[in-house]
Order: sequence, then C-alpha cells, then structure tokens
Amino acid sequence: MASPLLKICGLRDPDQAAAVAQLGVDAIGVIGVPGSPRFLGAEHRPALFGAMRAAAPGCRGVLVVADPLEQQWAQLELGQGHAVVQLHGSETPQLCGQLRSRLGCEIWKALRIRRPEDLQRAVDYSLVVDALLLDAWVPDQLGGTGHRIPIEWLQGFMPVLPWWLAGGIRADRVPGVLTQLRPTGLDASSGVERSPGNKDLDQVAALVAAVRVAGLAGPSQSRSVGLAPS
Ligand SMILES: O=C(O)c1ccccc1N[C@@H]1O[C@H](COP(=O)(O)O)[C@@H](O)[C@H]1O
Repeated sequence: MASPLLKICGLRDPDQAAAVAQLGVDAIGVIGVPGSPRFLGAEHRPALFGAMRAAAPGCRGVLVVADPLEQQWAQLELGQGHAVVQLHGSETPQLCGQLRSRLGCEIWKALRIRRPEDLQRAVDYSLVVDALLLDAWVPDQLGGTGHRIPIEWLQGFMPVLPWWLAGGIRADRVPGVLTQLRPTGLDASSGVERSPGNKDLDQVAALVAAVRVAGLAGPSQSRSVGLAPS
C-alpha cells in the first residue's frame, strides 16, 4: 500500500519552500488569513510558489483563506501559483460551490471538529468541494494551533471525498495515526516549526520519513485518488 500524501502548511520564505519541496512533500500551504502569525501577503505568494515548483514540479501550492468576501475573490484566482484554495472558515456548501465554479481550481474545505457529530457535516460538502480537511476546533483560533482531534472520533470516518487530517501532526504521531486511520493525506504546520512560519527542516524530514515507513508497514489509502499535480 502507498503512503498517504503529505502537506506542509504555513510557510513564508521561498528558499524554505524550495527546501521543503525537495524533501518530497506533496503540497505546500501558504496562509492568506490576516491576523495569523503565518500570514503571507498576496504580493509575496508567487515567489514562494514559484520557488516550490522550481524545486519540485509535482508539488502543489495551497492557498489557505477563511470566509473570503466577494470583493476578495479576485485575489484567489489562479495566477499566484497555487493550484488549490483551502477554505478554513465557516464557508457554507453554497459558497464552496460558488467559489469552485468561479475560481476553476480545486477547493478543499476544512471542517473544524468540536464534537463527533460535527463529522456528519462532511456529507453536505460532498458534491461541491474536491477534498475535505479535518482540523481540531479551538475557540477563537481558526488553525495552526497544534490541537488534535481525538483519534477515536475518526474511526469509521470514510467520506466519499479524499480527506486530509490536520491538527498537531508530527513525526512521532504518525505510526499511531496510520495504524488506525486511512486519510488521503496528512497536513502539518505548527508541529514542524521553530517559530510561526519558520519550519524546522529536520522535523519535516523526520515527518516525511515517518509517513513513508508507515506506508510500507501498513494499509493506508493510495496516492491515486485524483489529486494529480497541477
Ligand atoms: O496556520 C495558521 O496560522 C492558520 C490560520 C488560519 C487558518 C488555518 C491555519 N492553519 C491550518 O491549520 C491546520 C493545522 O495546523 P497545526 O498542524 O495544528 O498547527 C493546517 O491545516 C493549516 O493549514
């Protein structure tokens, strides 16, 4: 069985994006949510995604936003180097569908899980997004918190869409997660950084290795789930 995909999120520096891409990750995320300590302005995103792609042409750029207002939608259009928009706020299925039609790129919807019942919301998005991303719910913070969803809540979670597990992902958690769950991909941010936005390449390399080892050791979902490089 193949390993799950791996996304490293919240980078701010093009050289670091190139280095992370060369480690063999599948996607790199940039935070476009004002107020986040990992925020990167629109004018800096093309350089970061360009460096990423020059280093590893198959690596995909993900732009993370939350509850974008209509006047901001133009900023989400292709041209900044991203192939995916990750919606990490309270976007309705209707808004996700509208953005998907308008932007012409993949849309991933983050669901922040506060209680097991929240997983049922996945069904509402199944026809209007390309993938789901599960993150822990934390009051007054949208993401990048390092908080985890209790793993027992996710047993039996098998949406029709590809799905990413986020929230406190680090190398030492990988064996425990992948023996119990089959996410399409893992998404890590604060667990692999020295300070917000500054990734620790040794921790990223350890995470890449842990994911590969877990893929060799046990059953996990295939990479061939329709997430081809752009
Ligand atoms: O990282 C941020 O600052 C951030 C801000 C606003 C929305 C999402 C954000 N990050 C996302 O959070 C998850 C998990 O992060 P962590 O590994 O628990 O630190 C990840 O999907 C990031 O894309």
